[in-house]
Amino acid sequence: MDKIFLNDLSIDTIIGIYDWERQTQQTLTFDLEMDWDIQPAAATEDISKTLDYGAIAQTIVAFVKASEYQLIETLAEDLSAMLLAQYPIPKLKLTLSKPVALHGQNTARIVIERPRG
Ligand SMILES: Nc1nc2c(c(=O)[nH]1)N=C([C@H](O)[C@@H](O)CO)CN2
Repeated sequence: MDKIFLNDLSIDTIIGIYDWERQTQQTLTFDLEMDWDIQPAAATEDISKTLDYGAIAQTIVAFVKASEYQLIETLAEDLSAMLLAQYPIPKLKLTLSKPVALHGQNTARIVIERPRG
């Protein structure tokens, strides 16, 4: 199966379990990998025959900016479900990265793969 990627999408939002995190936006970064057969679009140059990564990016930005989750797990799960509901993506892999200060500057990251239905 071919893949369409949307990488390094950074979005400021409220996220986290601590009091200070409920007051201050943090920057999350998203990487999305979507299964898709690109041949019909490649043969016709018809955007309607493919996944419009620009439209998908706008959908992700709007969803994440409006969200106020505590756990990155919940955000990743709900975001994946919303994308599968709005777009005919057969299967997606979502990577969500959050900067954290544990021992110096670190990055917490989760990766989920979800098929349609
Ligand atoms: N598995 C998780 N562990 C933690 C989370 C999380 O969302 N999932 N969140 C926090 C805090 O919000 C932390 O990111 C603050 O820096 C701690 N552990």
